[in-house]
Amino acid sequence: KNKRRHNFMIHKQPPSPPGLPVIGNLHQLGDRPHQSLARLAERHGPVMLIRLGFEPTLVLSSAEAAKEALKTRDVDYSSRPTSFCAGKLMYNYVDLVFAPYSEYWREMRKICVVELFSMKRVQSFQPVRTEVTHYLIESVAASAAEGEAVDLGEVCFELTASIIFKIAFGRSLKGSLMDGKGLEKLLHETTAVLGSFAAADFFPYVGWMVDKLSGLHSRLDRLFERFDGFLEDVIQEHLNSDKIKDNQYEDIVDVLLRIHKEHVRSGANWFTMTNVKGILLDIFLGGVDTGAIALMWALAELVKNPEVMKKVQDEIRHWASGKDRVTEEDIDNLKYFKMVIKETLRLHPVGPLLVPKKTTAKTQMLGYPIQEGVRVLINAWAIARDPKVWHQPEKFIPERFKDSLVDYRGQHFELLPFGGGRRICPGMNMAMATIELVLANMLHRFDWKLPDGMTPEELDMEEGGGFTAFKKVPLKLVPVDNY
Ligand code: HEM
Repeated sequence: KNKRRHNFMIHKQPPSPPGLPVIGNLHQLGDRPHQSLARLAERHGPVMLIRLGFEPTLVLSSAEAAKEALKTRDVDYSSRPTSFCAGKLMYNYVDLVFAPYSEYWREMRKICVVELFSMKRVQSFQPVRTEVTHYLIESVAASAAEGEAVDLGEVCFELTASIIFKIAFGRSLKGSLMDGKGLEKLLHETTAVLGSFAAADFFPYVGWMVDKLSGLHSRLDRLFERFDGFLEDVIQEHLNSDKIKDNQYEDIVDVLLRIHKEHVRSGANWFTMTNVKGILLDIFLGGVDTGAIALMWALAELVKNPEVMKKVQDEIRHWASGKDRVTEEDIDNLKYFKMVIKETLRLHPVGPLLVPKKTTAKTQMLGYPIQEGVRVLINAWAIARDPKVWHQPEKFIPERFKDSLVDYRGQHFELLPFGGGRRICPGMNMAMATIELVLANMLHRFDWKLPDGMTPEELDMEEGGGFTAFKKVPLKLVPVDNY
């Protein structure tokens, strides 16, 4: 009997919410697809097969389903769907984020993991993180002296952008070709384009025409030219520079150019300047906004939950008492602070649907048969709020991680802010080093008040939509200097 039931499951399709002719379920996504898909999953279950235009798409919304995709059958779920926008911006998928699963991706990933994102490399950038954080603290202190509110979106963006510029391009953000507001607008436009649903991806033949008419092609051309021009300039500057650098670390362009040279010398010619640019663009697009968004959510949740704010500030001020700054060494002692960050990433995974995946072979998902070449979305946002796994999932309670082994490093499938499996975010350690140092210092030095008599209950926590779930209403707070 059991065998018959098993066979029945093997041949049955996953549940599919009814859609419309041609567009399928596209119209049901709305402007925050992770939330709409979570609602659909409540009705249709943790494994759904939807249709986005002509593209069958598997949506996974439980830890058990995520585990099957990211661990049990990891290889089968490791490719990326083609994306018209990513193909155009990423030099036809020669980067790491959007490269299809292949020998090529494996080689690129090895270079990135060993050379760019290793613990040793992350540590070599410590002076940059420290210097930029000091600068930020002083600029917030100036606002505190005036009693002014600061726009934390702007502050956090400038901070993460300054760090990435220094470590990746060896340049200061200020006075660079791309500066301040212009850069913020450019990066937001690009993530919006990458997160949008280009018609060409979902409607064969006519889609291309629709995108052309809608102006998407010219928008992409414009974005491509700006990024490519910038990267060309940075690379040329590094190639022409014969000055002995005053900084002790190799920046990421230095490392990539060195690898390129080694490849050419050994006769391997696949690692070209275009690959160098592809990786740099991944770091540019993946490394700036993500950290800033996470920092902003952490501060917003802390202001909304004053008792948590007090507890975490007491901890930081206890361990760093008598010091004017929190150092990276101090952070190891901050147990509750680390729980606060985990809880922030649980409620606010920056990429709520991770990066779309694609099946590489005919496979299965919790007993359902799945075709090769199916697009796969893992709803990390919904999984991290699943009431079957999390007690009072909508509440910000860092204590839930006390005596718990659950963390965000891809081994616990109920908490996946950095994804998991072989395509897990390789920039995780780099990102965490920045987030921890900056947040600890902001909480150590300042108390944070809401402006104009606003109460914590009135703080708007709505999310914006697209590739990243950012805080829609900018967070403005008044810093009070505790120095
Ligand atoms: C809070 C900060 C960050 C978050 C939440 C985040 C999240 C993610 C997620 C969810 C993925 C997709 C994983 C999957 O498909 O399973 C990813 C991939 C990636 N991330 Fe991050 N990321 C962050 C910061 C960074 C930084 C700082 C860098 C680089 C300096 C970076 C570089 C990348 C790259 C290159 C990939 C593609 C990996 C591949 O496809 O092989 N990320 N990230």
